[in-house]
Amino acid sequence: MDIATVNALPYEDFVDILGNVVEKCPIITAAVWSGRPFLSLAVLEAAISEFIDALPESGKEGILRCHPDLAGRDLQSGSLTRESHEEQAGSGMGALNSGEASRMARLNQEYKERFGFPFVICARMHDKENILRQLSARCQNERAVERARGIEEVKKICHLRLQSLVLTDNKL
Ligand SMILES: NC(=O)NC1=NC(=O)NC1=O
Repeated sequence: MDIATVNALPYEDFVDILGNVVEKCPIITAAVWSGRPFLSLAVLEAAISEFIDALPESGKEGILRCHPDLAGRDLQSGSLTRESHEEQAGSGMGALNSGEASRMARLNQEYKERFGFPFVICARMHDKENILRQLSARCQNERAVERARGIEEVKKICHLRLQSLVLTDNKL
């Protein structure tokens, strides 16, 4: 689908197709629809980023809380969204040995208890070793640092999800 097609979508289809570019936060997509026509995919992506940046801290933490844990209960129960399942499987989260799985669960819990929102990372950019390393290291950060870092990761996930939905080689 190219950006001209995106711009022509009624909001129902716009949200149906692009509503999960930020995990389980279709309100973001529904809100930015008002900004069409988007001159390019990059402009649409910037509109999403600006909407997120304008949220209060509670709104940013809310976005993070909509993300399933890596190798967590949603993966175990098969209830991940299609996008999240692909991302988690691609980074080896579905193929952890028992030691890795229990370390992941322990560190995720430690992170959530410290910050009140989950550890979020763009899984498609990391392998399982690096994810564990980042989770362990980021547990030591301050809350404000991790809120900002988590949102940065959400934007990377959003960028990759948009790339897989909308052609980027043409501009209006
Ligand atoms: N907690 C997370 O980081 N979750 C995820 N990262 C991804 O890239 N996909 C997810 O589901």
